[in-house]
Amino acid sequence: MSTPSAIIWSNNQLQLLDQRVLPTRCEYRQYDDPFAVADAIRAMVVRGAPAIGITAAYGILLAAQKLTTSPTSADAWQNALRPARDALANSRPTAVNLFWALERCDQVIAEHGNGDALIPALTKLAVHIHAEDIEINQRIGDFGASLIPADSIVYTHCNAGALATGGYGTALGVIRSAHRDGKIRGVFAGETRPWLQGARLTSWELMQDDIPVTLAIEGAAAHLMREHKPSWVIVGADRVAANGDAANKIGTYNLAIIAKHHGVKVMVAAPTSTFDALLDGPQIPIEQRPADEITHSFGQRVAPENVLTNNPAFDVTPAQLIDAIVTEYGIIHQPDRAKVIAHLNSNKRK
Ligand SMILES: CSC[C@@H](O)[C@@H](O)C(=O)COP(=O)(O)O
Repeated sequence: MSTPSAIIWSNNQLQLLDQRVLPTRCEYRQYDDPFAVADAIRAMVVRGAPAIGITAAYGILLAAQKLTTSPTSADAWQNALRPARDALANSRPTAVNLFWALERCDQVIAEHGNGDALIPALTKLAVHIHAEDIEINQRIGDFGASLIPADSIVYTHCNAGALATGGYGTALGVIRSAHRDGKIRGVFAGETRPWLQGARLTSWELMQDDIPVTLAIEGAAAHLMREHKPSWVIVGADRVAANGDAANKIGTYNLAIIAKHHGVKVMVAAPTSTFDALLDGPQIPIEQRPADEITHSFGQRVAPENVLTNNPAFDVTPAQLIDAIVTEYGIIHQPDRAKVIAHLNSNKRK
């Protein structure tokens, strides 16, 4: 069995697997409205940086399809699509893949907006971004797996799997490839409060592929690293900065510090669409999520009324704590600004 697609495009409609109800229910929701797509991204129906980018490209396509009269110039198209573009851009701020995908749509509009071929061109782009992501993840997976020693236990956080991407996954892509190569003895999946992506999604995904996974609570990480000596912590990223700092699910920074103390290496697996060469780590915008995500659990209040809360969705792990960043083009060992910039410059995407 393999993981169902998070995103399906068929009959000019978008279907998103509702990740909020996994693993107990496997339900797709249909979208033909870009504003509903933006709401779905914010509400975590679809999540994970590459999946958010792919969804945004389909969102712009839906917006173009929905216009009753076709604009006749690129500027007119941009104006007509602006409300939908703004709604998508404002859905979640940290995953840079969202903005990367919207900018690719802008380029297609600039190139094709003067003729009558814009909708086919936007369709081609969105379908291409979607398909390309699977192939990119397989390459990331194989590069990352080359770093994993035989008979390894590895530790992952959140869900950077097929569900978070076009398919195969980034961090889970590395684990899939290493498992295929016979190197994986076991995987620890941290549960990942408050949305429980590790418990609900990662453990489910890995079990479907018969990859031996053990679910653990976040607070067990230091104990488990000392007792089980994983070879690597392997995570994805929402944004990798020019200096090699990486934003990922809240708690990743904790794990990297704990890993350093225990001599466990840290790998960030991310496509180059997740890089932001304009920013350093401290400048990465960190999404604050609503308070009720931590004052309530499974519909029940678990904290006093009016308690002060702080609910950042992501943190930034400094490059000094990262041993390898793995992209579709290869491995950046001991990342720093010079190596990140050189990697991006020598591997510009066509
Ligand atoms: C390949 S997904 C990479 C990251 O987006 C992932 O690790 C992560 O932090 C997802 O957070 P989420 O809040 O579930 O969107």
